[in-house]
Amino acid sequence: MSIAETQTGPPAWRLLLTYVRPHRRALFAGAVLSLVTGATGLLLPLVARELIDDLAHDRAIAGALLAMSGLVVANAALGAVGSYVLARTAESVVLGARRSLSSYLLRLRIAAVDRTEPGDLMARITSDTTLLREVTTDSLVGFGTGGLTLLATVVMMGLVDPVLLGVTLAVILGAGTVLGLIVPRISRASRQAQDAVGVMGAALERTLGALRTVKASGAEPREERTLHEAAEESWRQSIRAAKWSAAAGNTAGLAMQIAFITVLAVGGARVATDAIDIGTLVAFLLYVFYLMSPIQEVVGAITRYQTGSAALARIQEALRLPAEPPARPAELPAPGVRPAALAFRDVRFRYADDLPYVHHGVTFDVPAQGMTAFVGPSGAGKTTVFSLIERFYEPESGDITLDGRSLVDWELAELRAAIGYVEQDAPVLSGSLRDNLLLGNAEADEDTLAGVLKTSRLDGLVARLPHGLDTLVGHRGTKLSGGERQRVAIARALLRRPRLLLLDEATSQLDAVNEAALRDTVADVARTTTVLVVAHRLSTVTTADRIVVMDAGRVRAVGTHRELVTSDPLYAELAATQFLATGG
Ligand SMILES: Nc1ncnc2c1ncn2[C@@H]1O[C@H](COP(=O)(O)OP(=O)(O)OP(=O)(O)O)[C@@H](O)[C@H]1O
Repeated sequence: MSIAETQTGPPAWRLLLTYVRPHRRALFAGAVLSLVTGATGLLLPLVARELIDDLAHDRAIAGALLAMSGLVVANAALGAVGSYVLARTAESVVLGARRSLSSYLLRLRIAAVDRTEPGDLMARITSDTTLLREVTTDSLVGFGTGGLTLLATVVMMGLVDPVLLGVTLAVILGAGTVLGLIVPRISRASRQAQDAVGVMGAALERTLGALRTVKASGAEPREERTLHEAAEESWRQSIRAAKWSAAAGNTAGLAMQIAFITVLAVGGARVATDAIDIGTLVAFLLYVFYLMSPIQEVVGAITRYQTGSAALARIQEALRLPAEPPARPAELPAPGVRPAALAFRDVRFRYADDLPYVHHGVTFDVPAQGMTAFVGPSGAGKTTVFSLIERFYEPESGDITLDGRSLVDWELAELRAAIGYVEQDAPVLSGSLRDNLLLGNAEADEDTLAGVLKTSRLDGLVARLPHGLDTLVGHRGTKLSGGERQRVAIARALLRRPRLLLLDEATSQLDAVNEAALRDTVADVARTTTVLVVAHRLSTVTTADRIVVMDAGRVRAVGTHRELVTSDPLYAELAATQFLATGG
C-alpha cells in the first residue's frame, strides 16, 4: 500500500482552519489592517469627487488635496504593517505544521515506515508545508479581505449609480462562470506536481543512501534518468497548474477591462442624457479601477488555495499513517537493577496480511541473566524475534512476556527503556562520536562513558582521533570502519544499562583481536544482565548458556553447543559449515 492510497479525510479548508486556529488573533489583526488599508483606498474616489466639485465651483482645493495625501500615506503605512503581520502569521502556521508533522513521523509504527518512502515523507515535511505559507496569507486572508473589500466597493458603487453597478456585475458574473471551469484543473495539476516532488525525494533518498553501490554498479545514468523523470513530471504538472492559474488571472483581468469599457460607454451615454453628472461617472470609474485589486486578490486566493489544499491533503495523508501513542520518555533502569526474563508462547507473526507467516508458533524461555544465542539458516526468523520484543511489530497470536508480564501491558517507553538493541548493520548517525554514544542515554556521566569505551574497546580509537569524542563520524558513520561502527553500536546499547541486551551479530568479520575482546565484553555483560544474541560465529555459540535453534519460523531445538552438536543434525551442520565459514 502506498501512502497515497490511504482513505480520504476531512476537506482541505477544515484542515487549514485547524492549522490556523492557534494564530487566529494575529491573523485577525492582519486581516483588519488589510481591510483598513482597503478602506483608506475606498475613500479616495469620494475625496476625488469633492475635489472635482470644488474645482467646478471655484472653491479652494487645499482641504481635499490634504485629505487625499493623508489617505495615500495611511494606505501605504497600514498596508506595510498588515503585510508583515500576515507574513509572520503564515510562517508560524508553517512552523506549527512542521513541528506536528515531524513529531508524528517520529512516532510512526515501523510497519507503516516499511510501506512508505522516507524521501516522500521528507518532501511532505519540507516542500508541502512550505506551500501552507501561501495558502494561509494569500488564500485565507486574501479571500476574507479581498471579499470584504469587494463587497464594500460594490456597495459604494451601488450608492454612486445602481445602473452602472448592474452593468459591472453582469460582466463579473460571466467571468465567474469561466473561473468555475478552470479552478478544479489547477487543483488536480498541483496535486500531481507535489506527488512528483515526493517521488523525486524518494528517488534522491534511494540514490544518496547507496551512492557507493550506485557508483560501483555504474548505475549513475539509470538513477539520473529516474531523478530527471520525477523532476520533469513535477515541472510538467506545475506548468499545467501555472497555465490554468494564468488563465484564471487573465480572465479576471479581462473581465475588469470589459467592465471598464462598458461602464465608460453606458456611463458616457448616461452623462449625455443628464442621468448622472461627470463627477459621478469619474467616481464610478475609479471604483471599477479599485475593484480590480480585490478581484485579483480573490481570484489569486482561489487559485493558490488549490495548490495549498493539494499540499494539505498530502500532509494529512502522512498524519493518518499508523503511529504509536504519544508517550513521555521513561527512566532508564537504575544501576544494578535485576536482569529481565523473557518468554515467547506460541507466537505467530507475518509482516503483512498478504505475506507468508514468518513465525509459525514460536515458543521458548529465556531466564534472567546469562547469554542465549539464536541460530538458524538465513530467513529463519531470528531478527524478527528481536523486532517483536521491541514491539516494532505486534504478533498475530500467542504471547510474549517480559518478567512474566505480557508486552502489551508494558508502557512502550518503559519496555524499550529496559532493552538495549544492537542491530545487525549497526547504524551510526551523522554527528559526533559522543552524540552517537549518548543517543540512548544523554545523562551518562564522563566516568560511565569512559568505562563503556574501555569495555567496547573504543578507548584506543578515541585516543587516536584528533578531536576525540567530538570527532564527526559523517553521514551514517562513513568515517568509521565496519568494526568500529559495531563497537559504537554496542557501547551505545551498554550505556543504557539494559536489563535485556539484544545483539544482532554482524555477519561481517571483526579482526581476531577485536572479536575476542567483544566476546569477552558480551560474556561480561551476560553476568549481570540477560543477553540475547543472533549468532553468526562459533565463538559466540560456544560461550552461550543456551542456544535456540530456529528453522523456517519454528524453534526446533534448545540446548548447549555440546548437546546440540550431537542431538540436532541442522545445528551440527550449521556448526560445521556456516559458523566455521564465518571465521568462528
Ligand atoms: N520488514 C519486513 N517486511 C517483510 N518481510 C520481512 C521484513 N523483515 C524480514 N522479512 C522477511 O521475514 C523473514 C525472516 O526474516 P529475519 O530477518 O527474521 O530472518 P533471520 O533469521 O534473522 O535471517 P538472517 O540470518 O539472514 O538475518 C525473511 O523471509 C524476510 O524476508
